[in-house]
Amino acid sequence: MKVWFRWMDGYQKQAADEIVDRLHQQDIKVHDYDNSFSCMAGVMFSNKVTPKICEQLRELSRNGQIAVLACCNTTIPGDAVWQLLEAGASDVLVNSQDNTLIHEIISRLQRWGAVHHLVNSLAVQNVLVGESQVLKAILRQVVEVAHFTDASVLILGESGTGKELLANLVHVLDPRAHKGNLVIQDCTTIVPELSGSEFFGHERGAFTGAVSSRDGVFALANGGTLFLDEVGELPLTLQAQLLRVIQEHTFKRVGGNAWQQTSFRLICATNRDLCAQVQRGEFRADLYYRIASYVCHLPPLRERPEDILPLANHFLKVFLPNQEPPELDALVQEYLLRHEYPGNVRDLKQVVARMLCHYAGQGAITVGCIPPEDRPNHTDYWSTWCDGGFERAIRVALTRGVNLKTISRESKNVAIRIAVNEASGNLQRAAQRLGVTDRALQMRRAAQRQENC
Ligand SMILES: Nc1ncnc2c1ncn2[C@@H]1O[C@H](COP(=O)(O)OP(=O)(O)OP(=O)(O)O)[C@@H](O)[C@H]1O
Repeated sequence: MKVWFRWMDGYQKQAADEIVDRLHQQDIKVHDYDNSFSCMAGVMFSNKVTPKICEQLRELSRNGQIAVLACCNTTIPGDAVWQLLEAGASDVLVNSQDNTLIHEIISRLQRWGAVHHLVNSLAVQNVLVGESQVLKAILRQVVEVAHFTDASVLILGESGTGKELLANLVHVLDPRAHKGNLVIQDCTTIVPELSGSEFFGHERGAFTGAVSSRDGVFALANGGTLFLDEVGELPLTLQAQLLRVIQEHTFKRVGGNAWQQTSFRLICATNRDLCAQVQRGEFRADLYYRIASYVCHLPPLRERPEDILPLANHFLKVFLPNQEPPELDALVQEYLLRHEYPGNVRDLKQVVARMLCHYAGQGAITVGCIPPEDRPNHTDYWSTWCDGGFERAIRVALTRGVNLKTISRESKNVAIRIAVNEASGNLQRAAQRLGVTDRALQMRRAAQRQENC
C-alpha cells in the first residue's frame, strides 16, 4: 500500500521517522505529499485548521479516491474537527499520545486499504456500476459495513435505483465461513392468511391444507442473509410478530411448540419514507430501530447524471456478451444525458435495450436507433444547454445580490471542478475538454486556491 505524509506548520515532527519505519514494517510505503491521486490514502499532520488545509482536503477528497487522516498533537476546538471532516478528511485524531498514535494510524490505513481493494474488485466494479462521487461514497461505506460487521442494513431509494442489487452485494461481501443462502422475501406479495407460515414455517396439520411441515424464510435464511424487499408494505400486525425473531433470533413454527434458533444477517429495502411512516404510526418505531443499524440511501439517477453513460456502456456489454460493445455516438450520449428516467436505472436499461433492437450491427449506436416513442418532441431540445435549472440558479444569485463578476467566476469554477473530476485529476485532459491551455487551467486553479485562503 502507498500513502503520503504531509507535515504542516506547527506540528512537532520528532516522532516522524519512527512512524515511517513502523509503517514500512507493515508493508505501507510512505511518500512525500502527492496530489496526483496515485496514493489511495494520506496523512496530514497539522496543529492548525486553516482555509488552505481545508481547500487541499476538499480537492483531494473530491472524487473520493484518497482517504485522508488528519492528526493534530494539540487540542483544537471542536468546531475545527467538524470543519476538517466537512472538507473531506476521513478521520481526525486529536492529541493522541506518541505511543498510541502509530497504532491508530496503522489500523486506519489498513482498514481503508482493505475497503479500497474490495471496492475496486471485479465483484463490485462489474456489478454496481457508477462514476458519481455519491455512488462511490455509498459503495465504500456499504462495502465496509458488509465485510467488517454483521449489522442489519436498511436500503432506501426510489424504484429502480439498485436496492436489490446492493442487497446482493452485501450478501456476497459478507465474509462468514460456510455462509448460507440469500433468501429474498417480497413483502408486497404476502397473503395475510399465509403470512405466519411464509415467515415462520408450519407443522403438519397446523391448518387446513397443511399436509406436510414446511420451513419459513427465517429458517431458510439460517446461516445466510434474509432480504425483506418493500419492507414498508408490512402490515402492522405482522410487524409485531416479526419483532421477536429479528431481535432474539428465535421463533416457533405455526402449530408448533418448540422454539427454534436461527442466525441471519437482515437486509431490508423500501421506496417509502419509513421515518414518515413511523411518525404516522404506520411502521413500528421499535422494528425500525432493529432493522436500521446501518441506513443507506441510494439517490435517484437524476441526482447522479455522471452515472448515466457508464451505466449505458455497462448495459451494452451485458446485452452483447459475445462481441466488443459498440460505442455511443456523441448525439446519442447527449440524448441519454438529457433523457428523464422516472424508473431510474431500470428505465435506462430498457432504453438501451430498445436502442439495440434497431442497431444494424456495425459502427457506433446512432440517433436512428432511438425508437420514435423515445425521441424528444420539443424543438428547442438540442439548441440550448442553459435550461431551466441554470436560469433558476442565476435568478437565485441575483436575488441574493451576487454580482456578475462573482456569477461568472463561480460558473468557471464549477466547470473546472467538473472537468477535472471527470478526467480523474488529469489536468491535460481537463484542459482539452474545457478548450483552454494546460497553463491557463493551472493558473485558474492557483487563483482559485488564493481566493479560498
Ligand atoms: N449501479 C448499477 N449498476 C448496474 N446495474 C444497475 C445499477 N443500479 C440498478 N441496476 C439495474 O437496474 C435494474 C433495477 O435494479 P434493482 O432491481 O436493484 O432496483 P430496486 O431499487 O430494487 O427496484 P424496485 O424498488 O423497483 O424493486 C436491475 O436490472 C439492476 O441490475
